[in-house]
Amino acid sequence: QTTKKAQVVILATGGTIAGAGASAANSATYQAAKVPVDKLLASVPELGNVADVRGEQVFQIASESFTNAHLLQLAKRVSALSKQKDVDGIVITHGTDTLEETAFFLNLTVHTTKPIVVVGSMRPGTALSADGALNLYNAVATAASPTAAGKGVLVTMNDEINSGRDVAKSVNVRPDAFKSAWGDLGMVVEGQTYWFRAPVKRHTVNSEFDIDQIDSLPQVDIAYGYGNTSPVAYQAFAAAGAKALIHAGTGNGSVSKDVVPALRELRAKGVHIVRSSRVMGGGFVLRNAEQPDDQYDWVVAHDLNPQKARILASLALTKSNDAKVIQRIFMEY
Ligand SMILES: NC(=O)C[C@H](N)C(=O)O
Repeated sequence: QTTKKAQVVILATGGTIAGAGASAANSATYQAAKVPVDKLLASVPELGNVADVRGEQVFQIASESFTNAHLLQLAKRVSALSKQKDVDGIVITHGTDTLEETAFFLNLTVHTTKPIVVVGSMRPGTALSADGALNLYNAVATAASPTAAGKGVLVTMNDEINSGRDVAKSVNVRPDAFKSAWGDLGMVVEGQTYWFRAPVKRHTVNSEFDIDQIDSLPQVDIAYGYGNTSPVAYQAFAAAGAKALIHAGTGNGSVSKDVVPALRELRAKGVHIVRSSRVMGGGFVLRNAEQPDDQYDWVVAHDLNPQKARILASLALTKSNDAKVIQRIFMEY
């Protein structure tokens, strides 16, 4: 009796997982996005033990240079592949700097229950103790596993399986860089998945956002809260056309008294204000705590970090310009 291996497509976008350094001692100084997808796959022949894999080079960039256009193009490709009968799972290799934004975007916009796994590495393949090969192997094993179906977009790094919604790059340089405030979903060890939780927020097939219907994203920008802050960045972003501003606020998304009047003025002109928190490891911003959101018609990002709040605000604006609807979306996804 032969059991057919899962068919997994690897979409390569660049990043350190495709990086190369001058010597094996260069774990932190190297060039990202150098190695093409065919070479990447050939360097891990063990992939063939867990799936039939084929690769596609979508981009070859460092992830800090991702734009909304890249997000749209990648998500449309993932969506098209997910509809193919000869595709059981999809892996996206990605730089780690904005990996959490892309994973969240795919989680919100691709309507499939097939496993989608985003993966990167913290060290280039040329470095001593490079983490990319094992991360890729684990990603393919997870994408090939029926146990990963219906759990939303996943991120496998450092043997851990995290939800693309929750996970954030929380340290740099070290391979244990990716953490979720609400915990890992599971582990992937020697090609075997082990699950401990499942996401409860709306995603993929239960999302009101569908990448097949979205061709552009409204401009949303992020301004940072800090001591001695001023309204300059918020006003400049709005003048340049931002439809919503994410306030990466101190603590509970608090806003300096020197900034509040400018944000109220911008809201009166139609720009949405979304309060998030700059704290590491899990913000939790509540409506009307610190600022009277009901009175000002502002939105809170709840537990989403500023960069994830940008992604969701942008998608929300494709549906509605009503702050109450945008707030409903922030509580559901
Ligand atoms: N570790 C990495 O992948 C970092 C790199 N700058 C990137 O995001 O493309």
